Amino acid sequence: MAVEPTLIASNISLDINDKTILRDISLQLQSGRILGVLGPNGAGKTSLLKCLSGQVDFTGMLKWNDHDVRMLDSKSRAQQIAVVNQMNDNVFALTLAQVVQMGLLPHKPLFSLGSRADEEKVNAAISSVGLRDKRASPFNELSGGEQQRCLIARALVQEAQLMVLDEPVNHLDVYYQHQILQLLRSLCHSQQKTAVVSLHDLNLAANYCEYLLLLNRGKCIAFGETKSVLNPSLLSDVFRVPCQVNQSKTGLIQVHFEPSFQAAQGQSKHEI
Ligand SMILES: Nc1ncnc2c1ncn2[C@@H]1O[C@H](COP(=O)(O)OP(=O)(O)OP(=O)(O)O)[C@@H](O)[C@H]1O
Repeated sequence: MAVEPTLIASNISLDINDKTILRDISLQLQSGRILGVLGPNGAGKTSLLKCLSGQVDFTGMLKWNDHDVRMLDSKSRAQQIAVVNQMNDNVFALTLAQVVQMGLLPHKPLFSLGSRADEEKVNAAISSVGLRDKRASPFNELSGGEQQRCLIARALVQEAQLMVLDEPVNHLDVYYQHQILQLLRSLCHSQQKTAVVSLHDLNLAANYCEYLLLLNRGKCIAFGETKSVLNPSLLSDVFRVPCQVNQSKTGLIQVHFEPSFQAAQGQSKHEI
Protein backbone atom coordinates (compact mmCIF):
# COMPACT_ATOMS: atom_id res chain seq x y z
CA MET A 1 0.00 0.00 0.00
CA ALA A 2 1.40 3.41 -0.96
CA VAL A 3 2.21 5.59 2.07
CA GLU A 4 0.99 9.18 1.82
CA PRO A 5 3.72 11.85 2.05
CA THR A 6 3.61 13.88 5.28
CA LEU A 7 5.84 16.71 4.05
CA ILE A 8 4.80 18.25 0.75
CA ALA A 9 6.46 21.30 -0.74
CA SER A 10 5.32 22.63 -4.06
CA ASN A 11 7.00 25.38 -6.08
CA ILE A 12 8.73 27.02 -3.14
CA SER A 13 10.43 30.24 -4.23
CA LEU A 14 12.28 32.73 -2.07
CA ASP A 15 13.40 36.23 -3.03
CA ILE A 16 15.41 38.48 -0.72
CA ASN A 17 15.98 42.10 -1.71
CA ASP A 18 15.03 41.41 -5.33
CA LYS A 19 17.51 38.52 -5.48
CA THR A 20 16.11 35.05 -6.23
CA ILE A 21 17.48 32.65 -3.62
CA LEU A 22 15.24 29.65 -4.39
CA ARG A 23 13.20 28.94 -7.51
CA ASP A 24 10.28 26.48 -7.71
CA ILE A 25 11.48 23.77 -5.35
CA SER A 26 9.11 20.82 -4.98
CA LEU A 27 9.48 17.70 -2.88
CA GLN A 28 7.46 15.08 -1.07
CA LEU A 29 8.56 12.96 1.87
CA GLN A 30 6.89 10.19 3.83
CA SER A 31 7.19 9.84 7.57
CA GLY A 32 10.08 7.71 8.81
CA ARG A 33 12.41 8.99 6.09
CA ILE A 34 15.54 11.17 6.03
CA LEU A 35 16.00 13.65 3.21
CA GLY A 36 19.52 14.97 2.60
CA VAL A 37 19.83 18.39 0.98
CA LEU A 38 23.07 18.73 -0.99
CA GLY A 39 24.72 21.42 -3.06
CA PRO A 40 27.75 23.67 -3.28
CA ASN A 41 28.28 26.76 -1.12
CA GLY A 42 25.55 29.31 -1.74
CA ALA A 43 23.28 26.77 -3.50
CA GLY A 44 20.40 27.58 -1.14
CA LYS A 45 20.46 24.67 1.34
CA THR A 46 20.10 26.79 4.49
CA SER A 47 17.46 28.94 2.80
CA LEU A 48 15.44 25.87 1.81
CA LEU A 49 15.64 24.43 5.34
CA LYS A 50 14.45 27.76 6.73
CA CYS A 51 11.47 27.65 4.37
CA LEU A 52 10.64 24.03 5.25
CA SER A 53 10.71 24.82 8.98
CA GLY A 54 8.64 28.01 8.60
CA GLN A 55 11.46 30.34 9.65
CA VAL A 56 11.14 32.58 6.59
CA ASP A 57 8.30 33.61 4.33
CA PHE A 58 8.23 32.34 0.75
CA THR A 59 5.84 31.75 -2.11
CA GLY A 60 4.51 28.30 -2.97
CA MET A 61 2.83 25.61 -0.91
CA LEU A 62 4.18 23.76 2.12
CA LYS A 63 2.18 21.19 4.03
CA TRP A 64 3.18 19.16 7.05
CA ASN A 65 0.59 16.54 8.00
CA ASP A 66 -1.99 18.44 5.94
CA HIS A 67 -1.32 21.73 7.77
CA ASP A 68 0.08 24.79 6.07
CA VAL A 69 3.27 25.31 8.14
CA ARG A 70 2.92 29.11 7.85
CA MET A 71 -0.51 28.97 9.49
CA LEU A 72 0.77 27.24 12.64
CA ASP A 73 1.28 29.47 15.67
CA SER A 74 4.81 29.45 17.06
CA LYS A 75 3.99 27.03 19.91
CA SER A 76 2.30 24.45 17.67
CA ARG A 77 5.11 24.80 15.18
CA ALA A 78 7.70 24.14 17.90
CA GLN A 79 5.72 21.09 19.06
CA GLN A 80 5.81 19.66 15.56
CA ILE A 81 9.07 20.90 14.07
CA ALA A 82 12.47 20.84 15.77
CA VAL A 83 15.14 22.99 14.17
CA VAL A 84 18.90 22.85 14.54
CA ASN A 85 20.33 25.85 12.75
CA GLN A 86 23.95 26.26 11.77
CA MET A 87 26.06 27.42 14.68
CA ASN A 88 26.09 31.18 15.04
CA ASP A 89 27.58 33.65 17.45
CA ASN A 90 24.71 33.30 19.89
CA VAL A 91 26.31 32.39 23.17
CA PHE A 92 23.94 31.33 25.89
CA ALA A 93 24.77 32.09 29.50
CA LEU A 94 23.31 28.70 30.40
CA THR A 95 24.65 25.27 31.24
CA LEU A 96 24.45 22.46 28.72
CA ALA A 97 21.58 20.85 30.68
CA GLN A 98 19.64 24.13 30.73
CA VAL A 99 20.02 24.54 26.97
CA VAL A 100 18.74 20.98 26.44
CA GLN A 101 15.83 21.65 28.85
CA MET A 102 14.71 24.48 26.56
CA GLY A 103 13.52 21.75 24.19
CA LEU A 104 10.74 20.98 26.69
CA LEU A 105 9.27 24.50 26.53
CA PRO A 106 6.84 23.97 23.61
CA HIS A 107 5.11 21.24 25.64
CA LYS A 108 4.83 23.17 28.94
CA PRO A 109 2.54 25.81 30.34
CA LEU A 110 4.46 28.99 31.15
CA PHE A 111 6.45 28.86 34.43
CA SER A 112 5.63 25.19 35.12
CA LEU A 113 8.23 23.26 37.10
CA GLY A 114 10.14 20.38 35.54
CA SER A 115 8.92 16.91 36.53
CA ARG A 116 10.98 13.80 37.17
CA ALA A 117 9.93 12.51 33.73
CA ASP A 118 11.22 15.75 32.15
CA GLU A 119 14.55 15.34 33.90
CA GLU A 120 14.79 11.78 32.60
CA LYS A 121 14.07 12.96 29.05
CA VAL A 122 16.78 15.60 29.31
CA ASN A 123 19.28 13.12 30.75
CA ALA A 124 18.49 10.53 28.08
CA ALA A 125 19.01 13.10 25.30
CA ILE A 126 22.29 14.30 26.83
CA SER A 127 23.51 10.70 27.10
CA SER A 128 22.48 9.92 23.53
CA VAL A 129 24.84 12.61 22.23
CA GLY A 130 27.61 11.49 24.61
CA LEU A 131 27.73 14.59 26.83
CA ARG A 132 26.81 13.24 30.28
CA ASP A 133 30.05 14.42 31.85
CA LYS A 134 29.52 17.98 30.51
CA ARG A 135 25.99 18.34 31.90
CA ALA A 136 26.85 21.25 34.19
CA SER A 137 29.34 22.98 31.87
CA PRO A 138 28.46 26.45 30.60
CA PHE A 139 27.39 26.27 26.95
CA ASN A 140 29.97 28.86 25.93
CA GLU A 141 32.79 26.72 27.39
CA LEU A 142 31.94 23.72 25.20
CA SER A 143 33.89 22.98 22.03
CA GLY A 144 32.19 23.64 18.67
CA GLY A 145 31.34 19.95 18.28
CA GLU A 146 30.01 19.70 21.85
CA GLN A 147 27.82 22.77 21.30
CA GLN A 148 26.49 21.19 18.13
CA ARG A 149 25.69 17.93 19.96
CA CYS A 150 24.03 19.92 22.75
CA LEU A 151 21.73 21.65 20.22
CA ILE A 152 20.89 18.26 18.71
CA ALA A 153 20.02 16.97 22.21
CA ARG A 154 17.71 19.98 22.65
CA ALA A 155 15.98 19.06 19.36
CA LEU A 156 15.58 15.44 20.58
CA VAL A 157 13.94 16.62 23.82
CA GLN A 158 11.51 18.70 21.77
CA GLU A 159 10.02 15.38 20.56
CA ALA A 160 8.85 16.93 17.30
CA GLN A 161 7.84 14.62 14.46
CA LEU A 162 9.68 16.72 11.87
CA MET A 163 13.35 17.51 12.46
CA VAL A 164 15.13 20.05 10.27
CA LEU A 165 18.88 20.15 10.81
CA ASP A 166 21.27 22.45 8.98
CA GLU A 167 24.69 20.80 8.69
CA PRO A 168 24.21 18.79 11.90
CA VAL A 169 27.57 17.06 11.60
CA ASN A 170 29.57 20.22 10.99
CA HIS A 171 32.29 20.45 13.69
CA LEU A 172 31.88 16.78 14.64
CA ASP A 173 34.67 14.21 14.54
CA VAL A 174 34.17 11.08 12.44
CA TYR A 175 32.80 9.05 15.37
CA TYR A 176 30.10 11.60 16.21
CA GLN A 177 29.25 12.25 12.56
CA HIS A 178 28.21 8.61 12.29
CA GLN A 179 26.76 8.45 15.79
CA ILE A 180 24.45 11.47 15.24
CA LEU A 181 23.27 10.35 11.79
CA GLN A 182 22.74 6.80 13.10
CA LEU A 183 20.71 8.24 15.98
CA LEU A 184 18.59 10.29 13.57
CA ARG A 185 18.05 7.28 11.37
CA SER A 186 16.98 5.07 14.23
CA LEU A 187 14.58 7.80 15.51
CA CYS A 188 13.06 8.09 12.04
CA HIS A 189 12.68 4.35 11.67
CA SER A 190 11.49 3.50 15.18
CA GLN A 191 9.30 6.57 15.87
CA GLN A 192 8.27 7.42 12.31
CA LYS A 193 9.86 10.84 12.56
CA THR A 194 10.83 12.68 9.40
CA ALA A 195 14.18 14.45 9.07
CA VAL A 196 15.57 16.95 6.59
CA VAL A 197 19.32 17.52 6.89
CA SER A 198 21.75 19.54 4.84
CA LEU A 199 25.12 17.89 4.41
CA HIS A 200 28.38 18.67 2.66
CA ASP A 201 29.74 15.13 3.00
CA LEU A 202 28.22 13.19 0.12
CA ASN A 203 29.35 9.84 1.52
CA LEU A 204 27.42 10.43 4.74
CA ALA A 205 24.41 11.59 2.72
CA ALA A 206 24.68 8.52 0.48
CA ASN A 207 24.64 6.10 3.37
CA TYR A 208 22.22 7.69 5.86
CA CYS A 209 19.58 9.43 3.72
CA GLU A 210 16.87 7.56 1.83
CA TYR A 211 16.13 10.60 -0.35
CA LEU A 212 18.33 13.38 -1.67
CA LEU A 213 17.67 16.80 -3.12
CA LEU A 214 20.52 18.34 -5.08
CA LEU A 215 20.46 22.12 -5.30
CA ASN A 216 22.50 24.48 -7.41
CA ARG A 217 22.06 28.26 -7.62
CA GLY A 218 18.67 28.04 -5.96
CA LYS A 219 17.28 25.43 -8.33
CA CYS A 220 16.50 21.77 -7.76
CA ILE A 221 18.80 19.77 -10.03
CA ALA A 222 17.56 16.39 -8.83
CA PHE A 223 15.23 15.00 -6.20
CA GLY A 224 14.51 11.36 -5.51
CA GLU A 225 15.76 8.15 -3.98
CA THR A 226 19.40 8.39 -3.00
CA LYS A 227 20.88 6.18 -5.71
CA SER A 228 19.03 8.01 -8.47
CA VAL A 229 20.39 11.41 -7.37
CA LEU A 230 23.98 10.16 -6.98
CA ASN A 231 24.62 10.33 -10.68
CA PRO A 232 28.35 10.91 -11.30
CA SER A 233 27.93 13.23 -14.25
CA LEU A 234 25.31 15.31 -12.42
CA LEU A 235 27.55 15.57 -9.35
CA SER A 236 30.62 16.42 -11.47
CA ASP A 237 28.66 19.23 -13.12
CA VAL A 238 27.20 20.68 -9.94
CA PHE A 239 30.35 20.45 -7.79
CA ARG A 240 32.71 21.20 -10.71
CA VAL A 241 35.01 18.32 -9.77
CA PRO A 242 35.17 14.97 -11.63
CA CYS A 243 33.27 12.38 -9.62
CA GLN A 244 32.78 8.62 -9.43
CA VAL A 245 30.16 6.70 -7.49
CA ASN A 246 30.83 3.09 -6.48
CA GLN A 247 29.12 0.57 -4.27
CA SER A 248 31.08 -1.89 -2.13
CA LYS A 249 30.16 -5.55 -1.75
CA THR A 250 28.62 -4.71 1.63
CA GLY A 251 26.36 -2.10 0.02
CA LEU A 252 28.29 0.97 1.17
CA ILE A 253 28.02 3.76 -1.42
CA GLN A 254 31.26 5.65 -2.06
CA VAL A 255 31.29 9.02 -3.76
CA HIS A 256 34.78 9.85 -4.87
CA PHE A 257 35.93 13.20 -6.20
CA GLU A 258 39.18 13.44 -8.08
CA PRO A 259 40.10 17.06 -8.76
CA SER A 260 42.01 17.56 -12.00
CA PHE A 261 44.86 19.33 -10.18
CA GLN A 262 45.48 16.07 -8.27
CA ALA A 263 45.78 14.13 -11.52
CA ALA A 264 48.14 16.83 -12.86
CA GLN A 265 50.19 16.69 -9.64
CA GLY A 266 50.42 12.89 -9.89
CA GLN A 267 51.58 13.20 -13.46
CA SER A 268 54.30 15.75 -12.67
CA LYS A 269 55.58 13.58 -9.77
CA HIS A 270 55.80 10.73 -12.23
CA GLU A 271 57.80 12.84 -14.60
CA ILE A 272 60.30 13.74 -11.86
N1 LIG B 1 19.44 37.30 4.30
C1 LIG B 1 20.00 37.24 3.08
N2 LIG B 1 20.12 38.34 2.33
C2 LIG B 1 20.66 38.29 1.09
N3 LIG B 1 21.12 37.15 0.53
C3 LIG B 1 21.03 36.02 1.23
C4 LIG B 1 20.46 36.00 2.55
N4 LIG B 1 20.50 34.72 3.01
C5 LIG B 1 21.07 34.00 2.02
N5 LIG B 1 21.39 34.77 0.98
C6 LIG B 1 22.03 34.33 -0.27
O1 LIG B 1 21.33 33.21 -0.74
C7 LIG B 1 22.20 32.28 -1.34
C8 LIG B 1 22.00 30.92 -0.70
O2 LIG B 1 22.47 30.97 0.65
P1 LIG B 1 22.35 29.72 1.61
O3 LIG B 1 22.92 30.12 2.93
O4 LIG B 1 20.95 29.22 1.59
O5 LIG B 1 23.29 28.69 0.85
P2 LIG B 1 23.89 27.30 1.34
O6 LIG B 1 23.68 26.32 0.24
O7 LIG B 1 23.34 26.94 2.67
O8 LIG B 1 25.43 27.66 1.44
P3 LIG B 1 26.63 27.08 2.35
O9 LIG B 1 26.92 25.69 1.86
O10 LIG B 1 27.75 28.01 2.03
O11 LIG B 1 26.21 27.11 3.79
C9 LIG B 1 23.61 32.84 -1.17
O12 LIG B 1 23.97 33.46 -2.37
C10 LIG B 1 23.45 33.86 -0.06
O13 LIG B 1 24.36 34.92 -0.23
